[in-house]
Amino acid sequence: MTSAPLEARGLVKTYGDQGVATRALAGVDLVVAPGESVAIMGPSGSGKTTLLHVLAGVLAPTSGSVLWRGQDLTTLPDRARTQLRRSDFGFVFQAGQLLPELPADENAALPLLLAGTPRPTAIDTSRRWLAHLGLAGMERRRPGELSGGQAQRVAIARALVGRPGVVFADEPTGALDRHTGWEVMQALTTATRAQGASLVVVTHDEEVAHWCSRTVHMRDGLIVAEAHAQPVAPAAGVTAAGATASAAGTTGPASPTPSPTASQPLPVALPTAPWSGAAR
Ligand SMILES: Nc1ncnc2c1ncn2[C@@H]1O[C@H](COP(=O)(O)OP(=O)(O)OP(=O)(O)O)[C@@H](O)[C@H]1O
Repeated sequence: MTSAPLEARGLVKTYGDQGVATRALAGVDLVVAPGESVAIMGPSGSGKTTLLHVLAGVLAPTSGSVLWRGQDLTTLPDRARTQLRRSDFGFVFQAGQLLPELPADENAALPLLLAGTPRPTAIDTSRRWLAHLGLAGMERRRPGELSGGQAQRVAIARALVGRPGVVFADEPTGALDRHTGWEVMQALTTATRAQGASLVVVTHDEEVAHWCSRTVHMRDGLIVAEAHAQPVAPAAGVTAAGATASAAGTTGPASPTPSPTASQPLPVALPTAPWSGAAR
């Protein structure tokens, strides 16, 4: 559980040199509260992925700061920043992020193994996450033997297995159909929230953004608008799937989005939450 915000101040990022420079971020301020989920939207080229990478310490800004748990990521030495990224952040990308030669349980266990967790503990924790995300029985399948949605759930397990304070996701449903994308966002937001982690999602898709508590809109390297979701009671206008989710201890999208899974069972409904045990 995290108790401090992720705070970006005055972020500027310029790619290239003076001759052919592109200003991807033109002075971005953003505070992500503990446990908050934020969608970053905007036209192509507006700076969304650059912002995500700078917030996550993957990319250094040209100027500005990113404060996390009392440290400024932008001034940390490379090694310390890599360490902090591994211990405090989780990542979910569009696709192709799993190692093709490793089975699901080893893929999802990687952050723990890299952190030095004994292998049996790491694999056990990973398997509990996979089961929680609806993948019981698929632990030994390699990514090529999983559907796109199943592979994304392995990626979600891998992002959360180390109990991060923030999960960063870049177009996590971009390679999926609408139905599967809905299931993946439900799994991602529910599991992240249950762990008390914050979530930052880059997306072009309004339906994906609806799962988040806040949406910020970017244009030309700046945040130009933002909107907070209105929590809705699962009643008329909200789908049967949303009501089922509430009954199972999860919630539907933060605002009422028609669900393609209205008559489907929840993909995530297993009783034992992996975050209740020691992950490392
Ligand atoms: N490595 C790079 N070198 C040079 N320019 C870059 C680089 N990465 C991004 N840019 C430029 O920076 C700007 C912002 O790119 P970014 O990828 O952050 O936008 P985006 O909003 O995520 O776009 P998209 O929705 O198309 O993924 C764009 O003009 C892009 O061409």
